[in-house]
Amino acid sequence: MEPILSVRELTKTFSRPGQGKLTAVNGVSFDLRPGERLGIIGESGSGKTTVANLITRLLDADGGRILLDGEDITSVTGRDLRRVYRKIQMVFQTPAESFDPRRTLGDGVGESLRGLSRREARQEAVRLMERCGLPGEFARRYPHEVSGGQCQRAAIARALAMGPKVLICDEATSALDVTVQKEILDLLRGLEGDLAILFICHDISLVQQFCHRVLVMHRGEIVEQGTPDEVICRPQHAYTRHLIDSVL
Ligand SMILES: Nc1ncnc2c1ncn2[C@@H]1O[C@H](COP(=O)(O)OP(=O)(O)OP(=O)(O)O)[C@@H](O)[C@H]1O
Repeated sequence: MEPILSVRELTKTFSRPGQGKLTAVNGVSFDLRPGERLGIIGESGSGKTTVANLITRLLDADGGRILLDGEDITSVTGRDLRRVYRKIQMVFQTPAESFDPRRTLGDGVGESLRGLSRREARQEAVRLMERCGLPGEFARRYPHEVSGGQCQRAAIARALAMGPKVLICDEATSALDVTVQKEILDLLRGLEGDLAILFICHDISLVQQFCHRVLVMHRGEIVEQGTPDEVICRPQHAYTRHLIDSVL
């Protein structure tokens, strides 16, 4: 199957006042296939979030290429970028911050739906929220009136509103307690269709349970990749062994 997302030799260097330059992402290449759940692990500062921000064009790459569904999106901006966001969506660690506190969750979930009347958008938001395991009446609640896990479900519903092909979850379960983490992973696992998920997570056991394949990042580079069994149970690279030993 053709990859839905291909990243080739991606590079990003930051200039830090008084500290010189830092190459946060250095020659990163990987493919993500439809329906695949690909994990990225690595210690804090290894470059995981920078990779996500480059793919979603929140940051400009210094080098390399990003192909989404066959289209080179490495430098897209403006209207083209809005089109890209129909195919690629992100879910973050703290969902409450990404909702407007003065608007209901239903309004937040429905805000990106185009070509629908207000009533239709509200009905669609309710449908999406129910699909993500929330009672429809939650559409009338405000972000501060729901738990962290419920807010994350609403954030996933909002991401799904665009009918994306790729979902990037950056520490999307990290702020949740263990039971709720499992529920959110079950929700993501149960999403029908060919949605591909890039799952950035510092919790190696969650990655092992959830992902089909894992990339290990160290100082901006991918040092190892394979199935969770290969990478987590039989790590080849000394850094991966160190990373896994440090959490077990
Ligand atoms: N805008 C920026 N300006 C300067 N340096 C940055 C910037 N964004 C990230 N960095 C640096 O780039 C490196 C990689 O950061 P990044 O957030 O990608 O790591 P990470 O693996 O996601 O870490 P964490 O797990 O803590 O989120 C870090 O050293 C970070 O300090």
